[in-house]
Amino acid sequence: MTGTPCILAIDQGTTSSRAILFDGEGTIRGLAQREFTQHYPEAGWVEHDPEEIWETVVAVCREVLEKAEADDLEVIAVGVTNQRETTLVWDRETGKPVHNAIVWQDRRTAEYCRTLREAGHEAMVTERTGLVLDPYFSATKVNWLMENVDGVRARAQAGKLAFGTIDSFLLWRLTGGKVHATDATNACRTCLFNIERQDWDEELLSLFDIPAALMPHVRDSAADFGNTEKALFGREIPICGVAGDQQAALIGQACFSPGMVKSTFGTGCFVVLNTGEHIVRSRNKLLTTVAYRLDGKAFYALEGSIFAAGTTVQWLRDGLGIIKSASETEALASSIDSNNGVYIVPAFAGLGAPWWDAQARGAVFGLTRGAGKAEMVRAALESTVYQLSDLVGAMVADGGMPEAMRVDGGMVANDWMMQFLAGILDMRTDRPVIAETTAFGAACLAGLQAGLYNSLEDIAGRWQLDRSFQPAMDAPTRKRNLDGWRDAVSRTLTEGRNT
Ligand SMILES: Nc1ncnc2c1ncn2[C@@H]1O[C@H](COP(=O)(O)OP(=O)(O)O)[C@@H](O)[C@H]1O
Ligand SMILES: O=P(O)(O)OC[C@H](O)CO
Repeated sequence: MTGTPCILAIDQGTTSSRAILFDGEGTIRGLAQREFTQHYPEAGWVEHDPEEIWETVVAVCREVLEKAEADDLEVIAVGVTNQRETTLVWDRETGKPVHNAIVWQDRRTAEYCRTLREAGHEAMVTERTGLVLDPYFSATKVNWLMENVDGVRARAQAGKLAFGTIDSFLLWRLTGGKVHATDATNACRTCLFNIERQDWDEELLSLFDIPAALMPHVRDSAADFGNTEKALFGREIPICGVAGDQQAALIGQACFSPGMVKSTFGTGCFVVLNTGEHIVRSRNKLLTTVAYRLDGKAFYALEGSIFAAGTTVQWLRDGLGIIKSASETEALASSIDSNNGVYIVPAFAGLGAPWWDAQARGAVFGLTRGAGKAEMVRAALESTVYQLSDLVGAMVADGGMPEAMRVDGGMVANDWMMQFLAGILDMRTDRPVIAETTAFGAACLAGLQAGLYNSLEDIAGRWQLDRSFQPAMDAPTRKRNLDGWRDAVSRTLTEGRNT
């Protein structure tokens, strides 16, 4: 007798690794999570120990697989989703990484990016990749490993090493070194992938001085990625889906038509707008990215990111100590009728799209003697909403046509903030029942390939609304709020920004 078919989704994020079991209805049947260490070897550098990542992934998978067995669930496929851009190079013989993973947040290649920009390469890079020349993406990180780790360039040229983002590394390890692959959503974040031709770009490899022998094979997001090695989980399980975490959230939110948009509010916030089969080129420094690739056909998206979203709330709690937990913010923000002119620009690590000002630093404006805890808390929550509004404004200016905003991530538990968001965007804001949209997206891809779902329509039909927030802010209030924010941002931007 076989049990209820389930998909094991592995969500390898920036701060933790999770394994979640979904049944065909999208119901969570098991969940395990392990945090791992963040390494900051120098100012602006962020690294992860790949062995610790691997150990946490294996541990969470084993935990939920045991639960599956106890509950008579049949795990038919694995889907992988991951923190994107984070860069690894490992030995093809031993599987051992040559260095810690260089995390997407790491800024060590800022100077190199500046040199490339000054040499006039940015237009070509953007044309081919849809990205900007920024340390965020993998290419300059791989170059750093070639230049700075002993023997790596020679071994890479001799075909002894493999490069990959976290998905590739996990695929390699899960299949016992049989598969060196990635999917198009991860490939397009490396800055080495031609989004029109859907392949690695030789001129980009040459620009960043990266040997082609390092590169993984690029597959569709729902595809055959090999089987997990028997020794790992006691049996082989087919790996059928892979996507970067923000694209996976777009899929988990069933944003399959052009104009559908989702925001994931975690530590940072990522907004992704489906633009369908068309590559929309941003004039406002948004990124053009692959939303998903199915049956050899790529669908595209515009993406913007906010570096500081939930992290601003964490700063109120851990930096200022004015709240004890994030959940207190809702009552405090709604205890006052307006922000009373107080604005926080949370440029703790610079400002992302559409500003791309790496040098900007955070600021608080409009303090009077009457301002207190409630104003600070409200300004912190509002700052995420205003940054999102800037991104949506840029998407509209680029010709994207967002309809309603689908939201997920830790911050969306805050009803006051979701209502404020609907008001500022003047757009309906929909929160789904499934909070784990990222992992669910990976499960959807694997489920498509494994036959648990028939089509994207089949998946879309399972998306369920928890609560819809209708815009209820009058135009003068919206204008007053946004004018105050724009004034605060303009006073925060530095002259040396990358615009
Ligand atoms: N009720 C809330 N109101 C505002 N922010 C919240 C609330 N609950 C959690 N958060 C914030 O959400 C973030 C956690 O979201 P999560 O999606 O788990 O993040 P990540 O996946 O990036 O670790 C934290 O930064 C936390 O401060
Ligand atoms: O791991 P997360 O959720 O912080 O997401 C990281 C993004 O993929 C970086 O681009």
